[in-house]
Amino acid sequence: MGRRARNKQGPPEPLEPLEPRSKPSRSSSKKLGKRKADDAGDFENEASSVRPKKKTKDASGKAAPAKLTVTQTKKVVIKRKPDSDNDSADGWEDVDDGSEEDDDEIDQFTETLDDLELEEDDDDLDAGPAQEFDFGTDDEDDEVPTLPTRRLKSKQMERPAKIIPTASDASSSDSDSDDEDGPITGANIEARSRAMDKKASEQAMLDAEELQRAELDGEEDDDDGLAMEVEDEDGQIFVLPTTEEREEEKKRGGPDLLTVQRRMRSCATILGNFKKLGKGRSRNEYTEQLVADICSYFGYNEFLADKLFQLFPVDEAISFFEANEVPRPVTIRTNTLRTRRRDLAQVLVNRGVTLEPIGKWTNVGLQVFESSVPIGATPEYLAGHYMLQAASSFLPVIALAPQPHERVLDMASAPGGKTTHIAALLQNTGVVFANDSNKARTKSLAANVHRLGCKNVVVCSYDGREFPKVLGGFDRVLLDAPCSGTGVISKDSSVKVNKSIRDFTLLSHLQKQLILCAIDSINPNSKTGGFIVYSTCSVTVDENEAVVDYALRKRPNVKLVDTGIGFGREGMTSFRGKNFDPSVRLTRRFYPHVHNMDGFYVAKFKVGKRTKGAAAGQVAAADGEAVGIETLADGTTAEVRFDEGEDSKILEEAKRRSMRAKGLKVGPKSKPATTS
Ligand SMILES: C[S@@+](CC[C@H](N)C(=O)[O-])C[C@H]1O[C@@H](n2cnc3c(N)ncnc32)[C@H](O)[C@@H]1O
Repeated sequence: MGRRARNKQGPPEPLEPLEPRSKPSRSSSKKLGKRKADDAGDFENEASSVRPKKKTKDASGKAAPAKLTVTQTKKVVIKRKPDSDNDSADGWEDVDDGSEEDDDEIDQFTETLDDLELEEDDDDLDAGPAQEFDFGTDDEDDEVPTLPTRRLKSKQMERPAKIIPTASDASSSDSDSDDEDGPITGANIEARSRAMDKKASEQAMLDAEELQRAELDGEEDDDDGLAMEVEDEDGQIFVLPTTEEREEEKKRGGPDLLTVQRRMRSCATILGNFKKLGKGRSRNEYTEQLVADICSYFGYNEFLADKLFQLFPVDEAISFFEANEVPRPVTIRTNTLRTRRRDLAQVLVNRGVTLEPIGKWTNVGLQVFESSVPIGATPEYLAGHYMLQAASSFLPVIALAPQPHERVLDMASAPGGKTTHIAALLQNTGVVFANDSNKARTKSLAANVHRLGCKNVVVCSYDGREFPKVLGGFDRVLLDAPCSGTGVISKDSSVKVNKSIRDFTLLSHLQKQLILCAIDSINPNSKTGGFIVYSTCSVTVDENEAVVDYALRKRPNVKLVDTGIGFGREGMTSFRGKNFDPSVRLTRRFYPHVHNMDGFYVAKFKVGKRTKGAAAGQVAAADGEAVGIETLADGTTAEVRFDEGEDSKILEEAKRRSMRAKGLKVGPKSKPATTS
């Protein structure tokens, strides 16, 4: 921290997973050689491009909040420890659990989905180069001295792992040191990438050793009763304001930005090493202050800031909030029904577009660095040679891996980024039912289907919860679920303030209903498939792992399988006192601050034959039907039933809305059934 935003922006980061912050990133440390039109021919095998050096303002012309680097800038004074602190060492367990309800209690749900703002993943990104803030250089006057020998780092903090996107990265060792100081070219980029990966892993080992040493030192310090205090930039010992002082501060119109910055840094440093630095005040008090400051600094409502904060160790949480202030790179997906990536790249390079392949994990993606033409209006775009599509949007389709001639359902598909990708992987064979409950949105879906030349797509508009009653027997189902959009805050900052606890309750309920319907729409006897992929562009656990875990419990005939994506963080198997099925670790999380792509979640299930009580061919989601046996916490067993009875109010409301959307007359609401 200590760096002011200068409102100047550098080039976008590459979509290779990001380096941990203390290491030079591949993109920032290396300048790639300029790509010439005539060498685009070998595009599939080599990558070279210019990263634009131009510094521009962001779209709004406003400065993003300055970068907070919490691990390196605190001055620490060693002092005799006055009192032993009451709080335990770092750990999620200490954070107040608040009033979060148990999501499994889907039965008690009473609200409607009427006014819920869902994240509608538009895929149509703004054209033009992506931009990123440069947070200044070391000569800033508010820089504070670096901690000389020891990192103030929470034990919770797991370094964002260096992710190796393909096996070839890990296995081949040829010419790793190839041409290390020369320019990166298409010919040497793979070797250079491997060399950098090797360096990164060596660095990670050194860091781990250093951390271990620091922890050992810490234990020794404990023995001699020493405690540390955190000093402010001006040499003042940081003291957490009292509730009264905070109230006073609020009355005066809130603290200035610099005070908030400094306080965030101090609180994060203390929380990162609470045992030594948390003096006299509880962990909760520091957390409360930090979350309040995150709200005012980054502009979140308190509920969401707290919810997102809980997902990460303290200093990683700040990296996440910072990453949400930076636009993600502009990416396009080659439509292989119309062209090849190398041909598309060549044509676009000829038009003045600077681009390179996204990464080894996709053979159809291109990252656009700079363009002298609007990327959403080139003749190639209009002719359907590519889709403007966020890199994270490729992931669920990669996981789905549809095979030619299959019958696929895309349950929530508008505007069709993933549908058209599926159609291309099917090579225009088989059939994709592209469904979306929002009829208006199916127009852009149909337009994209036509533009991209997909001949195997049927567009329909049902509430996803009507499947498989309307149609079933699919080889694969993609449920790219409606969600809160906490992974795409950099695209839609309104999420920061317009989400409440009610939204998350409604959404996770809807997601749980949809996932059961998606599972029940699969033909368990499919010879080639029998898979469903569940994805969201949200990072919250209640929209992701909790939904997947619910599906595992309610549908004993499904199991999680590897997504096949090859990178991404493991799904969480426990969170704030809730334990999920251990297989949930097979699911994958993607983060803006780690992978430089939108926050995203992907889970893949294999659907087996239905158990007794939910025989094949039956509509497994019928009201009150037993679909399996569940072991309860007390060891007893109970029949698992679909909760349609409980959900009738929601289903009725959804049907009424869908009728209204179709221009049909809607009768009066039915009265709730009375119990005698
Ligand atoms: C994340 S977006 C889908 C993006 C799309 N898969 C793509 O790649 O372009 C979620 C979609 O779910 C739709 N939706 C919301 N509720 C639904 C429901 N009950 N059934 C089916 N679709 C629904 C929304 O209209 C929205 O288009």
